[in-house]
This record gives sequence, C-alpha cells and structure tokens, in this order.
Amino acid sequence: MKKVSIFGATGSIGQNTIDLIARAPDAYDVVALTGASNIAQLAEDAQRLNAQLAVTAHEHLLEDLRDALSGTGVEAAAGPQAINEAAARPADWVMSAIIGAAGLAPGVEALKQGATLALANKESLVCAGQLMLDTAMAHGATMLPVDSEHSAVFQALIGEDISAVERIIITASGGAFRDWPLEKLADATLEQASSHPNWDMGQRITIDSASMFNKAMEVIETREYFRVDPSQIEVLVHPQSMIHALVGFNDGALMAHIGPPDMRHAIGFALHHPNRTHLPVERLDLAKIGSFDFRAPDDIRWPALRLAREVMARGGMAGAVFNAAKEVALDGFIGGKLRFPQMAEIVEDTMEALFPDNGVIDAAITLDNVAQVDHLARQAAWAAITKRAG
Ligand SMILES: NC(=O)C1=CN([C@@H]2O[C@H](COP(=O)(O)OP(=O)(O)OC[C@H]3O[C@@H](n4cnc5c(N)ncnc54)[C@H](OP(=O)(O)O)[C@@H]3O)[C@@H](O)[C@H]2O)C=CC1
Ligand SMILES: CC(=O)[C@@H](O)[C@H](O)COP(=O)(O)O
Ligand SMILES: [Mn+2]
Repeated sequence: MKKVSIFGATGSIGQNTIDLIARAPDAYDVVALTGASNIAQLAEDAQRLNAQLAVTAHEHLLEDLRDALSGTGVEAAAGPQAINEAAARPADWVMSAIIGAAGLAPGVEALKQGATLALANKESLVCAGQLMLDTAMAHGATMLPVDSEHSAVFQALIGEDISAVERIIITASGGAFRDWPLEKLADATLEQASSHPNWDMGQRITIDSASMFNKAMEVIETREYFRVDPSQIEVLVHPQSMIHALVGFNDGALMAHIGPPDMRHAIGFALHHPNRTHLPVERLDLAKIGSFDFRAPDDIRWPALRLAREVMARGGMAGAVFNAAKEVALDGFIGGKLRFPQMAEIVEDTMEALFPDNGVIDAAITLDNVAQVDHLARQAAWAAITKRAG
C-alpha cells in the first residue's frame, strides 16, 4: 500500500486528490490530512479514508476537530507546527496543496523525509525554488509538478534532452476579464473576478487567473522547476484551456499537451508516476471542438506578467517579495479595500520599496530568511494599501 498525506485536503486540489484516492481505498494508507477552517470536511474525509491524523492550521479550532473526530480513532492536532510535524511523518507520496506561502515549510519537511512531493503549491517555487530543489536533492526526494501547465511540460519532456529545448510556452485562459474593455476593470466585483471561464478552483487562484498573477507566478515556477532562461519562457493566451503547455525543440518541433480542464489528470499523473493509468477525466472530441484560439498576452491589461519578468531579472528572494505582496493585494481586493487593477499597483509599490534593499533580498534562501522577507513585504504591501485608502 502507498502511504499518502494530503496537505490542503479540504481545498479544491485536496478534494480532487481525495476523489482519486477514494476510488482505490485498498491501494492507499492515508497518513495525514490537513485543512484550516473547514473542520467538518476534514473530519469527514479523515474518518472515511481511515487517516492516522487530521490537522487544522487554526489552533482555536482544535476542540472542534477533536469533537468531530471523537470515537473514530483518528488523531487530531492543530497549528502550523503540527502541520510541519505531520509533514515529517513517513509517507511515500505527499500532496502539497495548501494555499499561499503557508505551504512552503510543510513541503520542505516532506522533502526532508524523502517523500515524493506532488507540488500544487506554486508559491513554494516562487518564494524558494532553489531551497526546494536543494532539499529534494540532499534527501533523495522527488518533486513532481501538479500545476496543469507544469505537469504538461514535464510530460512533454519525458525522454527528451533538456538542452534541445528552445522554449517553453505555457497557456493562459485570460481569466474572467479577458475580453472586458480596460476602462471597466476598475468596477470589476469580487463575484465577477471569482468566476473562471474553464476551471473549477479555489477563490484565490481564480482571482489570480483574472489578474494574470496566476500566470506570472507560473512563469517564475517554470523558471525554477525546469531551470531554463527566462527568455525561453512564453505565455500564450488560449481561451479554451485545453492545450496546457507546449515545448519547442531546436529542430522546430512543438510538443503540445492537450486535455480537458480537469485537475484530476495532473494529480493522477503525479500519483501514478512513472506509470500511466486509467483516470476518470473526459476524453476530448476534437472534431466536435473544431478549433483552438490563441493570442498574445497584453502587457497593459495584465501588468503582472511584466512584474514577473522583473522578479526573474532581480533573482534572490525577489520571488518571496512578489508572492507576499500579491497575497496581501489579493486580501485587499477580497476585503473591499482595493479595486481590481490596484492589486498590480500594490505589488509594484512593494517591489519598489524592497528591491533596493539588496541585503534583504540577496540573503541566502533559507526558510527563516524567506519568512523574514515575507513579513517585510507584507508590511510594505499593507502600508501601500493604507496610503491609497487614506
Ligand atoms: N485549484 C486548482 O485547480 C489549482 C491550484 N493550484 C495551487 O494549489 C494550491 C491550492 O489551491 P486550491 O486548492 O485552489 O486552494 P483552496 O483555497 O481551494 O484550498 C486551500 C487549502 O489550504 C488550506 N489552508 C488555507 N489557509 C491555510 C493556512 N494558513 N495553513 C494551512 N492550510 C491552509 C485550506 O483549508 P480550509 O479550506 O479548511 O480553510 C484548504 O485545504 C495553491 O497553491 C494553488 O495555486 C495549482 C493549480 C491548479
Ligand atoms: C488549473 C491550473 O493549472 C490553473 O493554474 C490554471 O492555469 C488557471 O487558469 P489560467 O490559465 O486562467 O491562469
Ligand atoms: Mn496552472
């Protein structure tokens, strides 16, 4: 039996992972499931999957979790430290699907115990790509991409020589406001931004798709995971979200990965790697679909893409600044303190405030240093929001 743990089990990726695992209960021994606010879901899944341990990120919810699990034999724990300890419990395969920078430390912990880390949490690579790769290498652990574009690139590269790669093209749906007149964006509501044209995902990544911050993060993720030069990474707007990525080789060939917009493909691929197995996803009827559309991304509509290029040019912990600022700006929009286009302004203000401080950004990429930079960037981003509000 494969020992598995799922971090962020109550979220969109976590639930898709559980869907796959619950279809073959005899194949998996569930070690730990983690969540945050959704105690009922966490307890239900932990009991149903017969997990050893369930952990909520919120210490004040420990009693609720204990009550929900009473008599089931599942251990309960709470708090970020308990999540890290859960990640250190021996497992063969660990899904990293906590949202945000909070996913970094448990991911590192899972790599340290030599597990295969299925990485949905792109923030880990944006904030500390080198640390993740070094930790995996030092402990003989494997890191498999789960983000749909990066899973697609990984699959297109199987059996290929990375030195023959000329370019990596990741596609972008364009999100909720792809075709909106630019002048209307300032009036975009939270509800409108929280609706993705193709994918069913958590609210935060859905809004990031609309602002293109999701793709900006993914450009950095591509650089960190595949170690190509930033100039080799392209973004292509593809409204159907069926071609997830393309790899261009030095003989002019483009290898495209095509599939339905269903994360169970990328999750299932990582779960069964290096084998392929039957997965319960739709089979595309290309004759019925008829055609695919493409267009170049527009830097005016989506300034996040330009900011990602600045982050890669800056290097060091610029990614940690970018991610923290983006998380705060998103909180500002969700909390009604910012209009939709102001999120990019806050991220840019924060980068301007922190990037000149070379000592901070250029420190070694360790968990402690990333946490410090993350804290400074969040302070700067909130200050930028307050300045705008006042
Ligand atoms: N959704 C998707 O299809 C895709 C997602 N990803 C990436 O996967 C990750 C998860 O995304 P998604 O599933 O959409 O997110 P969701 O918001 O749906 O789920 C987030 C999960 O993280 C938990 N959580 C929230 N805050 C904390 C915290 N501070 N500490 C620990 N756990 C916390 C939530 O718990 P609770 O719900 O109980 O509060 C939930 O289990 C993100 O990094 C995202 O970028 C990448 C590609 C596709
Ligand atoms: C499913 C997935 O991988 C998401 O990250 C997806 O890429 C979001 O869609 P966008 O292309 O709109 O960002
Ligand atoms: Mn993606």
